[in-house]
Amino acid sequence: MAITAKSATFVHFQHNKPHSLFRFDSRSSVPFSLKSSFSPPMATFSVASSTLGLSETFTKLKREGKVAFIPYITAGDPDLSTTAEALKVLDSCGSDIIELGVPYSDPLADGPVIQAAATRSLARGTNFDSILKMLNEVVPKLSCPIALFTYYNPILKRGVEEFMITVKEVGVHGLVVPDVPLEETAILRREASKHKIELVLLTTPTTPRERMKAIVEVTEGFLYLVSSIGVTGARASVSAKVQSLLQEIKAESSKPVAVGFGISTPEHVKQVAGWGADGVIVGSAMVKILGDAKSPEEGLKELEKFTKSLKSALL
Ligand SMILES: O=P(O)(O)OC[C@@H](O)[C@@H](O)c1c[nH]c2ccccc12
Repeated sequence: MAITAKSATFVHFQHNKPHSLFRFDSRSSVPFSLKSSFSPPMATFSVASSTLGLSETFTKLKREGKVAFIPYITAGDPDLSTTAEALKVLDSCGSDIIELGVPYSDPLADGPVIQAAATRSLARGTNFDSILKMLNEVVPKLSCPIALFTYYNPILKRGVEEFMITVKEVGVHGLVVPDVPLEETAILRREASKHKIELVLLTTPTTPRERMKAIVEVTEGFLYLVSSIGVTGARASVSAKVQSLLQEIKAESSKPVAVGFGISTPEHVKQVAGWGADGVIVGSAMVKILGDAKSPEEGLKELEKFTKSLKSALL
């Protein structure tokens, strides 16, 4: 595999310095051909979706005393038609929000499972336009909102305003950009709010309190609390520090907080919900199922079973 975990060496978060959430070692050795390609828009798309947005979804769930179940999958792995079916499966199994990852050639906040998924997807020729085309067809069939997940560079390459207009047109509600430094979110936030896209920001276990407060202040939709430092990937357990972090954040803001990183079993889901999270995010464990399956059909069947097992931990 072109990228190794070694090349994604995160260092702990830069305290009080204008840095991305993660500082990356840029020695990734991705062959140029796998660089994600963002070509100019090929087609215009229909109207946005009629589902609730991210914050509306959390408001509704809070009224019902429920916690949001938020899966993540990588678009185009194993292929976009399977992604379209997977979105429908995740939606029908009771997902409250779905994070859809735009494959990128330098996913340095990702562990080997999601890195491999991005590499496979890019190798199949997935690009931003083909993802948009798929979403344009699928979003109207979903009852839960989509939060697009992308690194900062693809947005910059496309142009921030153009990016926001296009994702809104296909009915995307939210956007998660893990490597945008807080100091550089102004333009993203301006364009996102102009086009009614909820820009979700992230904090981590080592984000200084003042910085956490500033991030919570401006995040839209929800706050993404990264449960542990390092890269994405299923872990044997979820750090107990999450409980106190949730309390700290909730002392500062009433905005919903969803927790991600490492969550991969019904026990993890129940535990994080029990600690007071408003949402639970599961990515690598979902991506692994689709990536390991012998066929798309088998992957979708396993995904349905796994999703139901995690969702049942919240009922
Ligand atoms: O894969 P995990 O450990 O279940 O964590 C969720 C994560 O996959 C998803 O939210 C995500 C995918 N890529 C990321 C990069 C940074 C932060 C979060 C993410």
